[in-house]
Amino acid sequence: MLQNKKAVYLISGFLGSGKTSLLKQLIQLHKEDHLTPAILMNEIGRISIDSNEVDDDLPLAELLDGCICCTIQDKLESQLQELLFNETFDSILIETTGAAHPVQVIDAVMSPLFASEFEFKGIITVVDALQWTKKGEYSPQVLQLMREQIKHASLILLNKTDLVSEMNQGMIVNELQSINSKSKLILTSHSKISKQALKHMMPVPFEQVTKVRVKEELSLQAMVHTFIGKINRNDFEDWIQSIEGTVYRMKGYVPFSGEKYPMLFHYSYGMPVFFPEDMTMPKNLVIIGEGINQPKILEQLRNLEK
Ligand SMILES: Nc1nc2c(ncn2[C@@H]2O[C@H](COP(=O)(O)OP(=O)(O)OP(=O)(O)O)[C@@H](O)[C@H]2O)c(=O)[nH]1
Repeated sequence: MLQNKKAVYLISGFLGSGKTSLLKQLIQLHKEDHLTPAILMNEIGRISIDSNEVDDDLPLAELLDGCICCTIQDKLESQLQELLFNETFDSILIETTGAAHPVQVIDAVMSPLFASEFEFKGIITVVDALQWTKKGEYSPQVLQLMREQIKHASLILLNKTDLVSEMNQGMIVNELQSINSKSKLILTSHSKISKQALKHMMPVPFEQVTKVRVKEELSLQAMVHTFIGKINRNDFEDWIQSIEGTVYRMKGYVPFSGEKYPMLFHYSYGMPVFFPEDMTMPKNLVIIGEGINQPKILEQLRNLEK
């Protein structure tokens, strides 16, 4: 079950920064290694993508009419599931619209339905160097989104370096590193990266404890727990209240005593919600948060199963 996990790369970055250019590069790098990537594109208002950009022979799913965010997370989940059922591929390259918040996309990718199928490699954020020099013209909301995209990256591409002076490049690098000092940062033109650059994105095991980024001190964490035994619902609800740190999101299927099938469980903004299921679902619970003690949470959940 552990082998043949599909690597998932998420391409983020503001509108026009060079994400599609990067997607093409990544496809090329995969092909050189005789690997088949599946492509998941999410475009606002684009009916279909140029066939030159993604070859016809690659598995492709498109999410049109909106951005990958809370409103269409379910759709993204079903697209991923469809790809898994119907296509043969080695990895998934997800290009989000420039208006997507990366955490919400991770949230959809970290579905308990396929937690054991994927290895989330991380977010590659493309920053348009010229755009960055003019960032004073953007609204605070757009600036905030750009900062979020940079903050959560495992790899940052400072792209379009051909359009700004070396002095400006140096200044931008400093600014980006002050937002995210842990990520590897490379300067690119037309999003050209090497295989080597990808290797700096540390693989993230997805079956037990998953971190969206690698080091302990990095803020955003995601983990998966797989239930073996049944648990008491009151105990579980008490446990939710007791979790240390900030939990942004939990979702999964929880096997409660007295219930025939695991219940669908969603938690966001402090609100737990349960939905009965009428069939057996994978008993995975995904937790995404900041400053959470993952080994402790796993131990607590395991104890609840006794
Ligand atoms: N001069 C220059 N142009 C670039 C570079 N990278 C991309 N471009 C151009 O910038 C435009 C946008 O590039 P894309 O790769 O489509 O960017 P994107 O982020 O996918 O764009 P959206 O899908 O609209 O968000 C295209 O016309 C590219 O040819 C670069 O490094 N230098």
